[in-house]
Amino acid sequence: MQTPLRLGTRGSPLALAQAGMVARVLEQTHGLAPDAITIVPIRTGGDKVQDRPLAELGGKGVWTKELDRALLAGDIDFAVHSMKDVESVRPASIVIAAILPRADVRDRLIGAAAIDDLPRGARVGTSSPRRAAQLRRLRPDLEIVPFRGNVDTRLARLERGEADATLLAAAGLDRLGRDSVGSAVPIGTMLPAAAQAAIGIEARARDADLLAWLAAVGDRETERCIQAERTLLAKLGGDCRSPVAALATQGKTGIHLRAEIFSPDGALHAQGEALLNEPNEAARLAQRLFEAAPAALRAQFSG
Ligand SMILES: NCc1[nH]cc(CCC(=O)O)c1CC(=O)O
Repeated sequence: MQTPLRLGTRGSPLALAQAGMVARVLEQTHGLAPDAITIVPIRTGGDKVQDRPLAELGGKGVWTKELDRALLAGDIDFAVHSMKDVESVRPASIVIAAILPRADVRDRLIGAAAIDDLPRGARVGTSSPRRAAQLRRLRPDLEIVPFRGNVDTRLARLERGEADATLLAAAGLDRLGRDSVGSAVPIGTMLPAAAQAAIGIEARARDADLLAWLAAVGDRETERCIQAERTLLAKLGGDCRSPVAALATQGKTGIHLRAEIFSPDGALHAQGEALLNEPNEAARLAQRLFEAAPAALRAQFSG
């Protein structure tokens, strides 16, 4: 591969930490010199506007559009993403070349040892429709406070007393060296977002040699599980802002996929699980959930 290769990433501390992880594993895997990969931070719509709900930023791609544009313009050679922020349907000209081994998929509660320990009426800061719905279902007494911003911003807002607690992905906290911050919420209590804790590398579909070179750092089991979760989300017509939770885990007899669909007020409208031979079979579970969900929810998904 001709170096230096330009790695595109968002500029948040977490995104830069993840970009560094990818650069290091590529250098180690391919025996590259430390300066073989240049990290190129690119501000996205979601970075530019931190004080309004993402829904107000309009369409999808608030975390990817500018990176896609740089990739297709040839300004970068590949892009690193948190896969849970990547829309479930991507342009045909861009493909996922590799996904690194998945980290801890759980959410972590900061501000109390467990959700049950939160005082009655406690304020919990989150702008994630999934987390908000799950919290409302578990504890209808809680007050959900919109809490946008990157990880450090949200921790600072909690410090300032803008909420009593918040939820953050364990994977993000750990990658920022905050391994001891917060208490992990059991999967049985809160199923994570589709593709949570997975770092993906995307490149141009036409760059076959680079795609093969990048694929060397992919983890096959993670890739199959993320593909199953993204297939489910795509079939539902959902994205990172949908109140949908999903987790696929590879077992001996296949991929075990679990999914839950909420309404914003916390009602659990549909839940289900399936054992898949291949990731794309996740579409069948999505269809089952879709059919089980009340008409009101059908309006929410284009599935
Ligand atoms: N845009 C939010 C976002 N995107 C990816 C992560 C965490 C890292 C991951 O899930 O891989 C986070 C922070 C959070 O949810 O706490």
